[in-house]
Amino acid sequence: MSSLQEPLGFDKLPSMNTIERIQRFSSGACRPRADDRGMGHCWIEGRSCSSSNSCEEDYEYTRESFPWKRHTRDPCQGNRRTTSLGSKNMVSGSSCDSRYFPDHQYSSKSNDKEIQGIANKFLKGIPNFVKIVEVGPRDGLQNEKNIVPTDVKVELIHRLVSSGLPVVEATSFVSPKWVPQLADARDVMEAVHGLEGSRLPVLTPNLKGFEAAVAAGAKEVAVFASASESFSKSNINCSIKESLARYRAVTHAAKELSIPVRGYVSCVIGCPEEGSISPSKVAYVAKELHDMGCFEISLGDTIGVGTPGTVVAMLEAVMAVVPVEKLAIHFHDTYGQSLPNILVSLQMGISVVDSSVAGLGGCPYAKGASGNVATEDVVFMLHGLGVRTNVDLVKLLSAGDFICKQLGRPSGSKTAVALSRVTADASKI
Ligand SMILES: CC(C)(COP(=O)([O-])OP(=O)([O-])OC[C@H]1O[C@@H](n2cnc3c(N)ncnc32)[C@H](O)[C@@H]1OP(=O)([O-])[O-])[C@@H](O)C(=O)NCCC(=O)NCCSC(=O)C[C@@](C)(O)CC(=O)[O-]
Repeated sequence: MSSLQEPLGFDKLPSMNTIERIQRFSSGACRPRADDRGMGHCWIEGRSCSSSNSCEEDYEYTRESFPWKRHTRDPCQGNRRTTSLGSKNMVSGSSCDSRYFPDHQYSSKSNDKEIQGIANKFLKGIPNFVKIVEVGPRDGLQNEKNIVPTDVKVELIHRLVSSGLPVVEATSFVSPKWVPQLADARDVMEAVHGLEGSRLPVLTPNLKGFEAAVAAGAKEVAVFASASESFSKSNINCSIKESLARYRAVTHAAKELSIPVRGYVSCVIGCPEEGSISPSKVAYVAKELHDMGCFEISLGDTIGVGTPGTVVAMLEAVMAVVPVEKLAIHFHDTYGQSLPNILVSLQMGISVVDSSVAGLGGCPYAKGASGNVATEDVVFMLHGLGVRTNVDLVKLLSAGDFICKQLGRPSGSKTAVALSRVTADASKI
């Protein structure tokens, strides 16, 4: 097994506290380090921070962007050393390094270019900044059987906001007969609407819900249509056409009050009753929502059956009728496909990703669907790619830990589980 294939076991990790560990393995990956500044150029095409409004600090794609490659065993030296990809101070001069790229010598400048070429090929198009829309308090909790106390929901929202998430979907103003868990929408909204730092949209299925949301202090709402007739019926008790008429009334009323409306399309890949959904149906509903004034359209793989293959086809169809900068993606992780689906969506130019802390969630009207992709896992991947999110992973983990303890279940986030094991392991050292 080469050192690149060799997993970095917990037993090999140096002792460090959780924060140091997280900074080393994830969020720190985004920060330029003093000794990396000499690079002088951003070698991922299209990633120059100076040309991007969304990048607040200079960022260069450095070895820190590949945290798992930082420590490799050097067969020549017989001990661990640090390698650096793409940096001028890259380890050089050893023919042993050719193991990384068997056909070439590692020491020459041409190898620098070669690595740049590889990175350009695979990471081209990925944005500098991704807006994460946290849906845990709404999508995450709506399917919980036991009623979560209102103060727990409020505390969760506080914690998520303080982690730096730019958007935290707070609750739904839907019929309490349909979703009893969110019957306290008004109380939740009244408790959090003054919170600063994040936008706090709420779901509204009709004018009644919209008016109640505004009365409770909501400053942003979301409407939710479906690309599947059957799911529309079972989820909101009307046809797609009827739902679009309702949402036109909501967007019209919202416009009068200057309230932004987000639009969801659910079942963008498959429906629990109809099976595969054609990309053209998704494109149709997305365009309708866009045309009625929704500022952003979130494409929901409600039952999590999408793979990069089907996601690309669906996005191509939607991107032909709605500008890519207006699109968001929303994956449930039923088949464990969310992260590759997100990656391929980013490569296609999407820069808004929905996710749920601790992977909570599931739709009451989509049997068998699991929770959304975990926010912690999305943040870990994005920071590993050098994509900024503004999210403090330590605080996010703490929010996930809080809600999992309240619900009495383990986290659905692999990152949270892995880092908690590492921490427990480190404490024994
Ligand atoms: C749309 C309705 C209301 C139609 O439900 P309905 O039964 O057809 O509505 P209705 O107009 O006949 O009214 C029935 C009762 O509900 C009340 N009602 C009516 N509207 C409201 C309201 N806004 N808030 C509170 N109460 C309301 C209304 O006042 C009446 O009360 P009653 O007279 O019997 O006492 C119902 O089907 C509903 O609430 N559905 C929501 C279901 C839901 O929230 N599903 C989960 C959403 S997740 C999702 O869609 C996917 C997404 C977004 O996450 C993306 C993805 O994952 O892919």
